[in-house]
Amino acid sequence: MRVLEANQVTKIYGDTKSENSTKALNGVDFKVDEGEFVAIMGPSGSGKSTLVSILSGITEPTTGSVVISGKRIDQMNRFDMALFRRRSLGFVFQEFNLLDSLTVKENIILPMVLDKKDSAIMNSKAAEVLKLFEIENIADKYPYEISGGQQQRAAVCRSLVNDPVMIFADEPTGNLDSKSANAVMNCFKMMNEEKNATILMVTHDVFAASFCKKVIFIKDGKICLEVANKGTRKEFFNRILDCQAALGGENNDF
Ligand SMILES: Nc1ncnc2c1ncn2[C@@H]1O[C@H](COP(=O)(O)OP(=O)(O)OP(=O)(O)O)[C@@H](O)[C@H]1O
Repeated sequence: MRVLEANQVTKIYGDTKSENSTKALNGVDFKVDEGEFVAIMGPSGSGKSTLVSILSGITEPTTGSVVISGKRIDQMNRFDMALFRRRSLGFVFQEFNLLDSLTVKENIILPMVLDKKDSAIMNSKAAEVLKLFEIENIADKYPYEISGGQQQRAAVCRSLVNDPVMIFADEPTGNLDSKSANAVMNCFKMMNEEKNATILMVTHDVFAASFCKKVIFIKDGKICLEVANKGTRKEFFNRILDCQAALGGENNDF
């Protein structure tokens, strides 16, 4: 089933008629089906963040359309968009974005609290995701009492708790050491395999991308290559490195 479809998306920052404007996206077509786990990679300034920001309804495209679950999100007003994002989408950011005044469990159930869900449902859902990601032992701790990797696993739990149609992750391993990055990426993998979660992730990190089922490369605001994960993770890791080298030249800044 198709979850997201974007057609001919362009984004121009600044006055479209001015010479100083920047064309960040140049006619991008993009599709994501249910259960996909996709990474977007590309050199710095290639348009990755702009693309994900448009696909997740944070930024409006200059032209083009974005449909998620059959709804034209680029035509929604601010209020409907905010509600749609809270109810239907999950987000994981590089900086974790947990509230320091709430415990891990309270942070995880926050999207459900905002939606005024029944407390029995919130408790059972929290218990389910805490168990799935093996972080029950830190449920009552505050973010400043746990490691960055544990904070990010809590943020991943939070992104899943409202059963979103799609989860967007922006450099989720950017602030983590390799051991924590491994634990966090295994959480994403588990979420994809066991919960059939549909995940779209932007990353510079080849290691993180190698956990995905597919990597899409973007360059100069256009999608230029797509590679599927068909073998072992190690083989896919090497394939991604080869693609980067082929696309980016000797100093590709991936
Ligand atoms: N708010 C903005 N105003 C003006 N130009 C912008 C804005 N945001 C991004 N750009 C420009 O649009 C282009 C694409 O930027 P974008 O941040 O999407 O790239 P990126 O691939 O995510 O880069 P990075 O990997 O460095 O984060 C760049 O030339 C950037 O300078």
